[in-house]
Amino acid sequence: MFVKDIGIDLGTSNILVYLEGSGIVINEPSIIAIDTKTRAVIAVGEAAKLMEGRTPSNISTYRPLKSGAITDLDMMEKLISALLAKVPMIKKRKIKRVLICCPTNNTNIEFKTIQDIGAKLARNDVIVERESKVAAIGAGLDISQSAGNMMIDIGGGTTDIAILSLGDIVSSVSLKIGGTDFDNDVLNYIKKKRNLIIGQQTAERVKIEVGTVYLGIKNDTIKITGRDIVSGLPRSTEITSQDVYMACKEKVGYILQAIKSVLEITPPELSADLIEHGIILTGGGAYMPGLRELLTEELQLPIHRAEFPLECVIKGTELLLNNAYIISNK
Ligand SMILES: Nc1ncnc2c1ncn2[C@@H]1O[C@H](COP(=O)(O)OP(=O)(O)OP(=O)(O)O)[C@@H](O)[C@H]1O
Repeated sequence: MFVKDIGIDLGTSNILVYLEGSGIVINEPSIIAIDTKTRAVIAVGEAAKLMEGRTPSNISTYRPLKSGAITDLDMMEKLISALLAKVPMIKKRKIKRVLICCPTNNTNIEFKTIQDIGAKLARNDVIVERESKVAAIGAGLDISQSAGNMMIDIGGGTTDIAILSLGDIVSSVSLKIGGTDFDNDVLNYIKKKRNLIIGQQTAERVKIEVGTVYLGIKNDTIKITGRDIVSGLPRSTEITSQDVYMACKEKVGYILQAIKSVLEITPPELSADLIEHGIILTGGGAYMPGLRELLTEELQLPIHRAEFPLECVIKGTELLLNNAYIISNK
């Protein structure tokens, strides 16, 4: 009988699945395309992302997670089922344990929703663990020691900031701000300053290709095409790194404030450890050019980026399930 453990990183932007003995078996965007009449699933993940913003009236695309929380449970369950079906080795109810990660300050209702999703997949245990702890483990931090470690996970819909020691979170904050908010800010900035409407995916491409959160670190330009607000016709324009900096400045400021607020409530002994250990950045937002420079300047602490920021959470589920750390909330 097939009985294995799986880990799921249920991210606002990407869903990753770890299968015991096989490693990462799914790494796809958290998007589903549905037939609007029959409600049948047309595409999920990468294939659904290609359809986003380009669908005829009989197809709709959904992102069932917003700011780290499940906003459409039916679509979420359909998306998970369809993604897991891509791995023939994973058979529902033949999974022994499932470990699912949630944002650090999830409400009880959000926590329970995730637990219910897990209960439909696994025969035995469903473990729901906080993302910042799992990401820290996946980034290679030894959080079991009596020493302070700080991690910042900037995902698609949330930013989780936490100080960890002796195997758990000592102080933390989870902001409902992530990469998708930066995309929206870029989109709105271009609409306002250039009278041009662009799609969500173009905005993300602009952010990734020319974006910076620290002036002077990057001076690139990208040509994009959208719809002119006035004429309604297609039009192209050039967007610079400075434009993206201006668009994202306010949200970056909120993240910075939140980091400082966590540092302010950290016990002094652990604060002292941070001078030696520094802060580790995980999540896709860790790739934002200038982030390390900005945080170094503002916090006067060493800032490190994890080797594979987008895979820290899923790697952490593997380490937790393999008993590298005690699982706390069975
Ligand atoms: N090179 C890059 N530069 C800037 N941002 C990037 C880069 N690569 C990915 N991102 C952003 O990272 C975000 C996705 O990160 P990640 O997969 O860690 O989030 P998630 O786990 O799905 O979300 P959450 O944890 O908030 O639920 C997206 O907003 C994406 O645009």
